[in-house]
Amino acid sequence: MVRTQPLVSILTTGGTIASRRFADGARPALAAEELVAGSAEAGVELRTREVLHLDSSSLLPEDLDAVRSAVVAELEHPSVTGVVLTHGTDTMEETAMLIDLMHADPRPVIMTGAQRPADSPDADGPANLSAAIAAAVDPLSRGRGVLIAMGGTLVPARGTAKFDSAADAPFATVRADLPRPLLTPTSIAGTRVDIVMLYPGVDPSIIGWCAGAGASGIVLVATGSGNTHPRVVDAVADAIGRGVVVVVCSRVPRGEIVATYGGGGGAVDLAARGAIISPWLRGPQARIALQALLAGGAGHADVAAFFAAE
Ligand SMILES: NC(=O)C[C@H](N)C(=O)O
Repeated sequence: MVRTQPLVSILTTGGTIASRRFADGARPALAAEELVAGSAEAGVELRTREVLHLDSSSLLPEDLDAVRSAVVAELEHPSVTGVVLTHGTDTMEETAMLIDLMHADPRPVIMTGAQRPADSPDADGPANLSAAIAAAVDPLSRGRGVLIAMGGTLVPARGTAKFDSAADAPFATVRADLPRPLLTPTSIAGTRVDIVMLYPGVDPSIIGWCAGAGASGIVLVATGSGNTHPRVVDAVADAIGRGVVVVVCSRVPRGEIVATYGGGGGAVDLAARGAIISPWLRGPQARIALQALLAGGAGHADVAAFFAAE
C-alpha cells in the first residue's frame, strides 16, 4: 500500500505532560493513548508507544539508554517521517543531548513536555504536543537533529538548558548554531561521570572522593570563565594523574568560556594540568557528552577534540 500521509511515531516517557494532580503531589498517570487523544493533526498518521512512565528527575542512565534505543527502533521503519518524544522538562536537556549526540538520521526527533499537569485548567501539554507533531512533519526540521518544542518555541537540543522553572517556554540555548559533532552509538549506563559545583570554600577532597568512588570523568561547574581555588586545581591534577578525564564548564548560564585567568586557580591553570575546557556546553549536557565519550572508549585526546569542535 502506498502511504499518502506522513507517519509520526509518538514515544511517551512520563513527565508533567503525562501527570495528574493527587493529594500527595502530581505524578505521571496518563496512559500513552490518553496523552495523545485529541492531538491528531489533520493529514498526519500517528502511532504511539509508551517507553517509560516516570518523572524525568528520577531517570537513571539505563532509562536514557532505553529512550534512545526506542527512538532508534522507530527510525528503523522507513515509513516514519519523524519521531515525537514526550518527556519531563527537568532533565529533558540531558535526554535530548544523548539522542542528538548519536542521531545521524536526517529525520527529526522533536521532544516536548509541559509545565502544568494534564488535569490543570490551563494545561499546556496538548498545544505543545500538536506543535511537536507539526514540527516532526515539517521538511524544515530535517537534518537539524533533536529539537525541543515548548510554549511556541522550537530550539535545538545542543547547548540548551531549562532556564525557567515556570514559563511556558522554559528552554533557552547558550548558542543557537552550535556544531553537532556526532558520536558512535553506545550505551552510557555503567560509565560514571560526576558533576562538582565549585564555590567559595568548596572542599577540594570532593574531587578525590569522586575518583575513589569510580568516576572515570568529572565535570567541574566552575565560577566565571572556568576558575576556582588553587587547592581545587591541585586536587584536579591528582585526579587526572589517576586517569580521570576532567572537563571544565561554568556556573554562568550564557557566554563562551575562554581560559583567561592564571594565579594558581584559573582556567589557564586547570588547562595546564590537563583539564579540558567546555566552551559552550554547561554542566548537565557536558556531563552527558563526557559520559557518552568515555562509554564509547574515548581517551583524553578524543574528549579534548570533541569539546574543541563544539
Ligand atoms: N515540567 C516537568 O515535566 C517537570 C517534571 N518534574 C519532570 O521533569 O518530569
